[in-house]
Amino acid sequence: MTSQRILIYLLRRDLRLSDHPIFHELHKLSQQPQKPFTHVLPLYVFAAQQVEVSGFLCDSEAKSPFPEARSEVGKFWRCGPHRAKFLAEAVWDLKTELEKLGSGLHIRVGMLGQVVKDILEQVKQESEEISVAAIWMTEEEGVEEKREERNVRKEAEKAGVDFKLWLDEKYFIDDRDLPFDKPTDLPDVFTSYRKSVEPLRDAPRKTVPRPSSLPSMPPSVPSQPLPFSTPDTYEGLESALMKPLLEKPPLANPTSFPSHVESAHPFHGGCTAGLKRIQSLIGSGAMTNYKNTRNGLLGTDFSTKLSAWLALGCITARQVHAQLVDFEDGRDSQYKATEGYGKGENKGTAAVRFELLWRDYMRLCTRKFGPRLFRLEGFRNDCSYPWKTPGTKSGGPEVDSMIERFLRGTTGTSLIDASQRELFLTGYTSNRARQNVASFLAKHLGINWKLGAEWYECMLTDYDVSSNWGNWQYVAGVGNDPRGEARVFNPVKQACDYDPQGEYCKAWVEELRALEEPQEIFQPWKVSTEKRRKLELEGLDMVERPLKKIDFIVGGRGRSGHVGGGRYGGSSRPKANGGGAGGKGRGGGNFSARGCFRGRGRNNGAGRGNGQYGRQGMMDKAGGDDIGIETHG
Ligand SMILES: Cc1cc2nc3c(=O)[nH]c(=O)nc-3n(C[C@H](O)[C@H](O)[C@H](O)COP(=O)(O)OP(=O)(O)OC[C@H]3O[C@@H](n4cnc5c(N)ncnc54)[C@H](O)[C@@H]3O)c2cc1C
Repeated sequence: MTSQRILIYLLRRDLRLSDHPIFHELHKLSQQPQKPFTHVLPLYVFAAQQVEVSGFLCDSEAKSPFPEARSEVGKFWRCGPHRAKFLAEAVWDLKTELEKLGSGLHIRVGMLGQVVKDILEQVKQESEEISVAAIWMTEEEGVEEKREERNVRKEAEKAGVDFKLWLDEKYFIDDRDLPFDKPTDLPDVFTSYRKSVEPLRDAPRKTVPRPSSLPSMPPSVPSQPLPFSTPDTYEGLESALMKPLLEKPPLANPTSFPSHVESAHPFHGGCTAGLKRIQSLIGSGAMTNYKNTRNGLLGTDFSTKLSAWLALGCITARQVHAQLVDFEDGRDSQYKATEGYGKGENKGTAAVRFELLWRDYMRLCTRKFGPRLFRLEGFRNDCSYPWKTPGTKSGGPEVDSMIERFLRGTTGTSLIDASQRELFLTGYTSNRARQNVASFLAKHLGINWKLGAEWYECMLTDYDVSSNWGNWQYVAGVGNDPRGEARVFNPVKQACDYDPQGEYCKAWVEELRALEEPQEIFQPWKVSTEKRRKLELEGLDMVERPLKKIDFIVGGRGRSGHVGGGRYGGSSRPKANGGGAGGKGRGGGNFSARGCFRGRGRNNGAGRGNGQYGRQGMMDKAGGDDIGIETHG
């Protein structure tokens, strides 16, 4: 009989302590007289196919055994600087919280299956007194994620170690309460799904309590094998993740951070900050007002900004729900002074639940459609779109230039440019802006929507595989939008409706600040020659060579009240009208509003087309072999 029986708990996007079924169970087990495990090794792996790990190499001469973690079409980093930092913060926050409970967190880099294999071998070699008794992890959706699960299970089984895959409980409605048995029974229209689970306020399960103590880590933990080493300080971790992204920035010579504007997402990763954010949103009345403000564009509180914490599992949807219920039922006196306290569900809190259900739905679509999430023809299996794809016959220099300007935010459609710059500089842009950007790329420019999804994957702090790819499909017309091709956003009309004074556009596109007329702010190519000269706008691509002159007469009507996008004109199969030469760069690389990752971007070409590896091979998210493809009815 061995004296140490270790449980390895492999953390993924479940980086929290509260409302965590596994930590809850581990606490309960540790209270029993007969303990199945003597020690628990919480393990977090920076997965090499999704996060670039070459910054963890222990000497500068060493070469990473992994291809660069880049996307398939655009060759973008798969995890850009904003999310890398937020992730580092979340991992470190959890490590600190675990240490307070007598546990800890072991950090590694590599492919999950291989890391588990290494640890099993290292433990075996250490002493006969020590054995790994079980490996636990939480299940996720997504082709790569499923492959990881299979690989870990395989290694566990080979070593004769118990393997358990836990349900992912960070969603609004628990999988055990879904009103259908098979993933394929999920309705193809969100509204039908919603109706099948209403009333939403009654739908979530109760949260599970935060553990008050946890079993300790094994006395000796095997170290990360060469050629990598993992840092033992937060600063070391952040710098290892950032190193390759700084050396090859996602855009060469991007625009610099504009003056007098603040990030809408200045938040830190981790369950501590996430839980505080929920409380502050309820206490400030932002949740109560959410329905009226959610289409905003500027500021931290027009929407919840909970997405990044939810994506990494720093918080759960049912924690958000539970705190809302306490507020609505008047059970938490910290919210006593807040409008709506004790008055039941209000329009704002109901709307937050509605959005959280969208998130659930997107995940269930991934479960239903598997690899189709990443296919150009989408859930609808619609092959009719003549997408322009760089590096193919449908591409060419004109398409390359359009893409370059789309990424930089110099298209000449100001709502798009503002959003793209905001995204690049802060890692966030609002839902309203995202819808317009996706529609612009896919429907106005006719460019392969996957390129946009990949860019979002790189740049978003809140990137989530299902929410991102599902929403891109939806807006591109190949996903679960019943209106499909008919839904085209007119970004000029949308700017009039949601940014009537042009404040958002002017905040992020500094060049426009001297303009006053909405018509000119939203369509700078309409500025007269004389004014261009006077305001030094001459030579700017966005003014002189708009990628697309979108029809809309700005009548200064302000918001029309027509919410939700729709047929605002514009063709769904537009011809691009050509891109000019490279934008008038304003220089300076600067990825964050929070003072991190500043400095001039070096033009050493990490942009589109420069990466050597795509999602093919080890990164084949879209490989059809993994999950049975169901027929989309
Ligand atoms: C093209 C495109 C790409 C997107 N990519 C992502 C992504 O990678 N990750 C992500 O979390 N969301 C994504 N969304 C959905 C949505 O834009 C963000 O969830 C939202 O803007 C995040 O800000 P918030 O937390 O303030 O949202 P709120 O408006 O406060 O909404 C509350 C929560 O509901 C969920 N939610 C809201 N809208 C959606 C939606 N349409 N789909 C799924 N969940 C939703 C989010 O978890 C969000 O935090 C995308 C939307 C589009 C149109």
